[in-house]
Parts: sequence; structure tokens; C-alpha cells
Amino acid sequence: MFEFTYARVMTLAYQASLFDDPGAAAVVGVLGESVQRIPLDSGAWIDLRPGWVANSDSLFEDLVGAVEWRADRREMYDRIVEVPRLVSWFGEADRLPHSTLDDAMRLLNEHYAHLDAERFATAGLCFYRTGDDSVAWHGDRVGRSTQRDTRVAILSVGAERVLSVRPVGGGQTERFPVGHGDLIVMGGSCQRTYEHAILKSAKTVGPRISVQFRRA
Ligand SMILES: O=C(O)CCC(=O)C(=O)O
Ligand SMILES: [Fe+2]
Repeated sequence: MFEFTYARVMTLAYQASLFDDPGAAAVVGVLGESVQRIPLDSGAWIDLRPGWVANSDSLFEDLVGAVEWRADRREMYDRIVEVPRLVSWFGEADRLPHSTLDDAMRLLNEHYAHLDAERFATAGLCFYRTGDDSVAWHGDRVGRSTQRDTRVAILSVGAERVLSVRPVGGGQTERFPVGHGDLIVMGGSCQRTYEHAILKSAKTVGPRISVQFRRA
């Protein structure tokens, strides 16, 4: 039986953002030229927008309480393995659990509208309670993304964790520390030619929630 309470989460310290106004509502910032493009090989790329959501700690706390979290399970080859983290998923027809996420999805769609007809339409939420929570190396290869380029935008709130990215078949691992309202977008061929992971942390880290926006 799985038990994890709001009270328990709030006892886990996470370092608050330096520039935030304690207790103030979260606000999604502009994208535009504040987005930094990092080209990878094989037509893959990463966009970074640090501090995209201001006062993100209040969004973190709201999501901890408002979302119906469940244990993650994932099919791997011939078995289903536990993925040590909590998740919740919102499809195209679902109401997102926070109005800040509606704003975030709309701004992302405006920002990337000039590229193609792909639109962010779903939101997957993952809750990493401690440094032991993690997701192993993988590419988000579902449906059409097995063949075609796609974008996955990840908003991180709560404590910082490292999103590691490496080429499929070997090569250098890039490490992107993300938390406290940071945005990272994986685009181009990234889901096919690279893989990514949130590896376990040996250091004591606070809880983090990631919100992954994907197409329908
Ligand atoms: O939590 C993250 O930032 C990444 C999660 C992820 O890669 C996934 O769930 O597919
Ligand atoms: Fe992923």
C-alpha cells in the first residue's frame, strides 16, 4: 500500500529560489529571445529558459496537494518494472491541475508555432520525492515519435535535479540541472537519436516535480 502525504512532503526541505517572492503566486515569463538553443548532433537540439516560472515554489506546493499521484510502472521488454517516482497524466480533453500550466502550454505553443503544425496538448507530471527517485535512460518513443521529430517541453519546479542527455549508441553525456521554474525543451530528432534520464542522486536532494508537455 502506498502512502505519501502532503504533510510529509512539506517536511522535506527544498531550497527556495533566490529571486522569488515567498508566498506569491507563480507567474509564467516570456519566451522569445530568453530561450537559449543548444544544437546537438543528428538534428537534435535542446532549448533552455532558466527561471521561466517565477514564484515556482508555490506552484510546486499546489501541485503536491492538488494532483492525484500514483506509483509509476513502465513496461520494459517482457516485464513491467516499478519506476521509483510518482506520476499523473493529463490528456488533451483533461483539465490541467493548475491554471499556471494552462498559461505555460499556451506560451509554448505560441513560441514554437512558426516551426510546424505540432502543438503541445498533453501534460505528464512526475514527482521525484528524494534522490532515490529516478527514471532510467530512455527516449520518449511512443506512437509517431518513433519515426518523426517531436518536441518535449519540461517545466521543473521544486528542488533541482540533473536531466542527463546522451547519444543513442554511446558518446558524451550532457548534464542539465533543472528546478525552480526552469524550462528545458528537447526537439528535432532528440527522442530518437538521444536518450535522457533523471539518475539517482547520492547527495541529499529535495523533492522535484517535472511537467512534460507533449503533443497529443
Ligand atoms: O522528469 C524529467 O525531467 C524527465 C521525465 C522523463 O523523461 C519522462 O517521464 O519521460
Ligand atoms: Fe522522457
